Amino acid sequence: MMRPSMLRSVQSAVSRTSSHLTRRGYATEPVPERKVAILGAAGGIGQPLSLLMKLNPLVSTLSLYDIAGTPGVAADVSHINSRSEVTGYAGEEELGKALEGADVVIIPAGVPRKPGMTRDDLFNINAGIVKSLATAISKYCPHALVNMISNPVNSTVPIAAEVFKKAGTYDEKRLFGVTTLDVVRAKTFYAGKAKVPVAEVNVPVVGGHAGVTILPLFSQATPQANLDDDVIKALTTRTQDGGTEVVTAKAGKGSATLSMAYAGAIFADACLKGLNGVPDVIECSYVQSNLISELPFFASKVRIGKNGVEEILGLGSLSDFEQQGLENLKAELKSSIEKGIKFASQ
Ligand SMILES: NC(=O)C1=CN([C@@H]2O[C@H](COP(=O)(O)OP(=O)(O)OC[C@H]3O[C@@H](n4cnc5c(N)ncnc54)[C@H](O)[C@@H]3O)[C@@H](O)[C@H]2O)C=CC1
Ligand SMILES: O=C([O-])CC(=O)C(=O)O
Repeated sequence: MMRPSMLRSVQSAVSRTSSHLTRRGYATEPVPERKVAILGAAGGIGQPLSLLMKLNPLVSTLSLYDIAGTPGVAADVSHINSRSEVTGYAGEEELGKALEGADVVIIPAGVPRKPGMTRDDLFNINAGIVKSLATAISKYCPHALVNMISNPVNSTVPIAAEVFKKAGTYDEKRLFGVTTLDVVRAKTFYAGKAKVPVAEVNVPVVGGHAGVTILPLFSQATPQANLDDDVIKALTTRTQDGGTEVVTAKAGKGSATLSMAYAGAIFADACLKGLNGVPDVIECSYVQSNLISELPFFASKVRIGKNGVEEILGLGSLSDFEQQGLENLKAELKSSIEKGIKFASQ
């Protein structure tokens, strides 16, 4: 059995993982009731993400939805002696109940890649899944903060935006593409090369979430290190190909699930903190943005507050290499955005 002291240390490990997280909002202040729904909760990401959200003391109700298998996951996770009440919902007829009253909805529903596929190859299946889930969100919890994990994120976020617009519920501040795994990878890879403690590392990652559209800004990484240009180039490529590295290593058994669950838990925790009024909650996310005029959606640092995105932070100064990377990503990102909008408008 997990002793209370051990549970506390797992919880504090979750809370320590992001630099803005402090002890505020945990023990010393009244913690508001918050319902978090996970759609795709029985999947490879969904299960460990359900576990991590069960460990998050900011959650009072944890709603686990999937087309099948969620009663078992919910029964299992519900035995953990942490704050939230857990309920599993299976099948479309239970989706409304799963979503009603949700403050944050996390979506890791849909198929993952196999070796040789791009994220865009998932579009044909996942676009329809995201469209139907977004339709239900607009009906049952239109004010929730939506954390989109399902790939291709560059297109699924625009799809959800279009669905919400059609339903008359769109609030651009409440829709987030989860790109936290790119930041997690960039931090890990940078710490290894720069020989600095990984817990102290910060690296913004901007653009989108596929191949060259993932643009880590190592020139802004802290703690600073004087890495050679070829090392920066290799770090950039490894971050851009991080998903493929895992897909290849899993050899047909899916893509990143455990590191993604960790990243998804960090991002959802940031949303809960923002909703609860914790100041200076800043994460990178793919959101509706006017930073780059021809790209209506773009990932950058955003400040998250009581209404969702409170501020989109500027890109800061880019190295020549990063400036070139920014130019190189525009065409692909633009076409992925347009593909999503076109699909949802039909
Ligand atoms: N944003 C990111 O950084 C990352 C995104 N992903 C993406 O996350 C998605 C999920 O990946 P995995 O968990 O590995 O896949 P998985 O196949 O293990 O799990 C997906 C789950 O979604 C469920 N599902 C399918 N249709 C559904 C529907 N209509 N409603 C609710 N649930 C439904 C399935 O039953 C399954 O349990 C994939 O699209 C993958 O590409 C994966 C890693 C990182
Ligand atoms: O690569 C994939 O297909 C899954 C993903 O988005 C990632 O791991 O970054």
